Amino acid sequence: MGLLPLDTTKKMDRPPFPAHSMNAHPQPIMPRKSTSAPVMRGPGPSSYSSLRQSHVKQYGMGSLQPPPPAKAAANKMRTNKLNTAPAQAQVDAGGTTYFYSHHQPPYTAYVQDPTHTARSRGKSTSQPTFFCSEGLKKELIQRQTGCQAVADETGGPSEVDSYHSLHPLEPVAQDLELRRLFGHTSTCYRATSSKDGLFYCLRRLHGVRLTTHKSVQQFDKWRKVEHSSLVSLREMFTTKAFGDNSVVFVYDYLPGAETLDSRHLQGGRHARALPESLLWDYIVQLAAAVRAVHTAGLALYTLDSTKILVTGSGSPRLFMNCAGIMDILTFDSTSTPVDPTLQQQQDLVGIGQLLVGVALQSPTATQPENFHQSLEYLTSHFSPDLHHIVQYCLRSGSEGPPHSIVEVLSMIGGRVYHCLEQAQLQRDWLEAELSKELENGRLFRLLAKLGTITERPEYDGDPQWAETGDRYLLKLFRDYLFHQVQPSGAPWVDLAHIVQSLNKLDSGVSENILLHSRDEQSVLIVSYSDLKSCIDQTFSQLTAVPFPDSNH
Ligand SMILES: Nc1ncnc2c1ncn2[C@@H]1O[C@H](COP(=O)(O)OP(=O)(O)OP(=O)(O)O)[C@@H](O)[C@H]1O
Repeated sequence: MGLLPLDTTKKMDRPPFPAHSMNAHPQPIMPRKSTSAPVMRGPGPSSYSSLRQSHVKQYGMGSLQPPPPAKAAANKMRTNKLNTAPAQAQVDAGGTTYFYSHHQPPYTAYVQDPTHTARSRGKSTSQPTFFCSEGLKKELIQRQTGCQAVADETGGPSEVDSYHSLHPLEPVAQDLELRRLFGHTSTCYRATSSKDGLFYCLRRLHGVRLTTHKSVQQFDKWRKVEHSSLVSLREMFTTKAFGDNSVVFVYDYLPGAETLDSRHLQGGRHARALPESLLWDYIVQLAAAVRAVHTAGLALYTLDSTKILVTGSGSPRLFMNCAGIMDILTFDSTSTPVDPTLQQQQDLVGIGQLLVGVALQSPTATQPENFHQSLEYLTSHFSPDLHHIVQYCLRSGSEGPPHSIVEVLSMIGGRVYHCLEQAQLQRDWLEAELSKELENGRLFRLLAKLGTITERPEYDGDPQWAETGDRYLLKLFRDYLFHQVQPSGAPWVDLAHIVQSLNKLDSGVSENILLHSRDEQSVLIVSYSDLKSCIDQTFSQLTAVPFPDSNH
């Protein structure tokens, strides 16, 4: 037959041929078997609509049997679309006819990355693809699997207060003495709320009893503090569900979060100091969260690398964890409340020490015997600005008037704008990546519809349903999509062809393609617009069937 499906050469320059397409060197799509000249044969096993005949006539490629009486309105619509078909060029080469459109039709919703986004990611990553980046995908999948993980052994009840499906976030067998928080043993669980179905992190403090109402007042203050770099405290309750008197603090659950300690200080794998740009990213987030807490007249107490969570790798996000616990416990057990200004000075000292440890990526850097040497290292390997901030924080509470986080923020100065710019670029990039997956979702729905129609064993008692009428056409289209072969008979697999064809189908463009049965007894020229009508109508037919009434 030797006739090529229309518009099959690589004209889809938006996006160009995908880097990870299955076929790196695209060749023209061939029919399943090549024959000498374009011919059109009879209708084969199905009866086709008159529309398809009108297409054949239009292209002067033979005639079909008279069609069955068909939907006049649909025919009209389709014929109109044919009239507006883009101009086509036709080239014969070695017995094969190639058709080209002169214009790039607006059928594809794919757009390139915005220029500023593509350029800011550098040349190596600027190759356009149909799908979002592998790194991002991996990160998101890791977070999802973290949410789906189910523990064999929970080490506790399956339900506590209004939370169920408890899953421990640390090994159950771990020595409880290693899990000390403010002098109490603590255990973390991911749990699902029965009220809203969302995941939360339950932090249980073993063997603690709250004795006065003062703690509730303090909890109310903490509940109101919201910041993008703070893990929000949502609820607090006492329970005997664990077999003792425990207090449970309920925080937002951050999928895939790890502690700053495990990322930068543990494992002995960090031989070198942290890149300064990353350290500034951390400082800006840290200082902003501390400012929100101090402005509310509270103090964090928890500026420790094990109580700060990190998510993401490209532009890591930092979250202050366990906020409020110490404050609430202290308020409950002392008669005279602690002055928050004093504690806020301690928070600043905590920031100074934290920065030294994280900058050197060493758990021993802040030990008293190493601290002087660590500071010297910081001075010689990092900028004076950074050194200045660390010194300012470390001297808090020890000299002159109280130091303040607002002063730290003013020292950070222009670096805040740099971080803001990075965050905006990251946001633009994520939007560009998301828009690719948006397209994939659209195509997935189309494929799902196609899959429910083709090869259906029977419909309404008719075993031939999938093999006749519009369904037969869709079956041929399915072969056109997925089962192309080279002249040698070898599979011709090209993701670009599949994506391009599906996009045209989804938009119902007036462009024509040639479909034929596997035995080549049926050959049809049909437009994507026709195919779209076929798939829409057939799918509506399938979904219109009512579910059986469960009462009967
Ligand atoms: N809100 C949260 N969302 C998601 N994961 C969390 C949350 N809070 C803690 N985790 C995870 O739970 C685990 C235990 O947290 P925890 O604060 O006890 O850290 P830790 O390193 O075990 O500290 P410590 O040494 O004091 O016990 C960590 O892996 C942490 O990433």
